[in-house]
Amino acid sequence: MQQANIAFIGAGNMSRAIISGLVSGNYPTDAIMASNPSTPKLDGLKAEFDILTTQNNVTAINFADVVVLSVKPQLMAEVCAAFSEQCDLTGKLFISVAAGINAGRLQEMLGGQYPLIRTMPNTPCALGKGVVGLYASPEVSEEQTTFAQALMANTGEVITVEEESMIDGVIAAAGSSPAYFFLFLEGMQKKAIELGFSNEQSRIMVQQAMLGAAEMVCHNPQLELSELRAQVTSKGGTTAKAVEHLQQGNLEGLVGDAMQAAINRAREMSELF
Ligand SMILES: NC(=O)C1=CN([C@@H]2O[C@H](COP(=O)(O)OP(=O)(O)OC[C@H]3O[C@@H](n4cnc5c(N)ncnc54)[C@H](O)[C@@H]3O)[C@@H](O)[C@H]2O)C=CC1
Ligand SMILES: O=C(O)[C@@H]1CCC=N1
Repeated sequence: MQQANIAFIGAGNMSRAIISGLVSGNYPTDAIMASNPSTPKLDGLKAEFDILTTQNNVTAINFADVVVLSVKPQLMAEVCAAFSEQCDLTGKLFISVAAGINAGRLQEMLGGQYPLIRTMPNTPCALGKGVVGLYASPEVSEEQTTFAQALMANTGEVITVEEESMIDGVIAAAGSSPAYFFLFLEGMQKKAIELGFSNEQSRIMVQQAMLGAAEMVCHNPQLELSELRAQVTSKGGTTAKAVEHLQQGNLEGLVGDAMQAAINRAREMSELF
């Protein structure tokens, strides 16, 4: 399956992120097609990555060996019903990126037990710095799983899970989590601006601090995160005061609760859609 034709149904944020990762990983651009009802995103993808585009899902499905389902969860049933009525889906591998729709439900939407892989990527996939959770339904062959793992590895680290329910954990820890960090940075930037720094200066400070912290984590796998924190925290110093404040506000508990809220919502969505 090395040169499989891949169709993306939905050309939004997540498809763009994955396509960007694939193209950076030298996946042939004439083997990638994106489908979307309106043209602006398609035009953008064509201009940026020189991939094939269409406004017709049926054209995309007929082109594809591998179909990436990348529309919003609430639209998935309607979208799958429309193309599955008009296309022969036999022999195709389906990869869903949707949060909160179980593999069995997706197969129901497709109208058959086609091989289906659920993935949970995140937006940093666009830079090859993503995380992708991957779960393969029992219908998926070993070759197809290896293909999907290699495909998604173009976009970042792949975490394969044996239990489908673990995908909800990937949502909480990785799919949704870039937003938690952005929110934290927003708060920091706001305060830096209040302190008199320009928008640009404050952005440089917070982004570089986060990038540096992430690099420290990556380059020191032997050190616990708490040890890296301890290295910044001089006894009786400024960091200690700031960290104490965050701990008094129960930052850790709040983060855990936020992750659980994401998981709970994924479970709710799996009942809704
Ligand atoms: N944005 C994120 O960080 C992540 C999103 N996801 C999942 O990715 C999926 C897509 O989310 P986003 O890309 O963020 O949404 P988005 O709204 O950016 O993209 C969805 C695209 O689907 C298109 N669309 C609507 N109706 C269609 C149809 N009938 N046929 C083909 N395309 C159609 C829309 O025009 C839009 O361009 C969702 O299921 C979401 O759960 C998963 C992980 C992370
Ligand atoms: O917010 C969402 O539902 C999607 C799934 C993970 C990130 N974005």
